[in-house]
Amino acid sequence: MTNAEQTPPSCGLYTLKVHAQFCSAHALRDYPGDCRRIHGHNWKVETEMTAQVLDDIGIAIDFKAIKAVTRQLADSLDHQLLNDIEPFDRINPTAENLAAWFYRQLSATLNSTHVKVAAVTLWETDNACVRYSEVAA
Ligand SMILES: Nc1nc2c(c(=O)[nH]1)N=C([C@H](O)[C@H](O)COP(=O)(O)OP(=O)(O)OP(=O)(O)O)CN2
Ligand SMILES: [Zn+2]
Repeated sequence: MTNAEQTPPSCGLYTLKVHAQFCSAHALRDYPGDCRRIHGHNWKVETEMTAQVLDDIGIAIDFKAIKAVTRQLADSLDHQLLNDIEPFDRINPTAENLAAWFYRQLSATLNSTHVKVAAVTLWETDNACVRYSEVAA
């Protein structure tokens, strides 16, 4: 029996989350304080994807697929001075701008008819994060 046959239709929403980490430095241009000087963070990124439909084995999208793309993007920033690399050589490498960059890159690769990137949360420190989405919360 397939998952679709076992599970009655519902309007339930599945939210899948994966995490990745990277270490990089940044300097906030025009910041009125010490964060305008180069300093580093151990960043953490969380990708959230939502789906209402599961496949025959009860999966919305394989966690491995979400992790692979999230890790690939995180790796591209790892051990970099963010101000040196595109697009953060033009836009300030704030947590907000990084979260939106991850969201758009992930969406371009992972979105499909039934599964979409819903939000990206980027932790700059253990105590401060930004959650970015382009859909109503
Ligand atoms: N909205 C934002 N505010 C700040 C950002 C940001 O990206 N978006 N970034 C910074 C700096 O990058 C800074 O490194 C972070 O500072 P803070 O969170 O204050 O971290 P501290 O470890 O210095 O924490 P304290 O509690 O102030 O000791 C600043 N703001
Ligand atoms: Zn910082």
